[in-house]
Amino acid sequence: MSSMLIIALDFPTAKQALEFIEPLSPNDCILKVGLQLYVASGPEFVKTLVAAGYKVFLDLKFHDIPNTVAGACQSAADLGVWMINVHASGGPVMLDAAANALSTYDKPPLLIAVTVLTSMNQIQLEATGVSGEPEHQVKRLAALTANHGLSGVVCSAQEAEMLRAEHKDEFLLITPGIRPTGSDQGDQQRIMTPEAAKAVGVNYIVVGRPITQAKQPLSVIQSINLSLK
Ligand SMILES: O=C(O)c1cc(=O)[nH]c(=O)n1[C@@H]1O[C@H](COP(=O)(O)O)[C@@H](O)[C@H]1O
Repeated sequence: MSSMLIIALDFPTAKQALEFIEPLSPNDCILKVGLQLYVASGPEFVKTLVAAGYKVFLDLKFHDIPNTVAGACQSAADLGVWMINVHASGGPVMLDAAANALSTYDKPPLLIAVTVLTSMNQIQLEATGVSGEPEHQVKRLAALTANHGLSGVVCSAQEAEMLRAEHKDEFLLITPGIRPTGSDQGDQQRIMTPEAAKAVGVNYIVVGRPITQAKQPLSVIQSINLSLK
């Protein structure tokens, strides 16, 4: 089975990201390119990772009018990436536009939708006008995502058990906010360990700083991969 581990390459330059992945191989992990690295190094860097044989999750969290998101999804698909994402709160018309934009591709990337960012707690969510616990909003946005034919959602592992019970097995649960025991929580609010996330049925975990800022990243990767077996 290929790795469930997605490493967030949140580095300021392509050079630093390439140095980091130098000892790795595509069997060890999937690589996520997010806003920081993409803004710094652009599509060419993404193509380099794809050409090196990595599955790449291009995490640009599109959230715009339907026409703009559709075009952005096509530009992302043209890079040959494995997975892309949009914000589910962009609404039903935007989700349809994103899904339809990929329908002409022979091998489209997986399209998933972000529900409630794992850095949000109830107080922060209420400040945006959404009352109640984050899990209620996650549940609503996951249902919207599934009803519009996307492949899955980004949520926290704390909501995985609830979503697993409500959605088909094929509906992917991708969970950032993963913190191995003893690692810094940082700005993440809804967190879980890799072992616990696997136990509640997530498909992929996303881990950034606990690996990229570790003194010995390789041994952290190995121990996370072992705990996911
Ligand atoms: O879409 C994402 O990947 C994402 C969604 C979310 O709700 N929370 C979240 O942390 N992420 C991303 O997952 C990564 C988590 O990184 P660390 O907190 O360093 O492990 C970052 O690259 C975030 O941009």
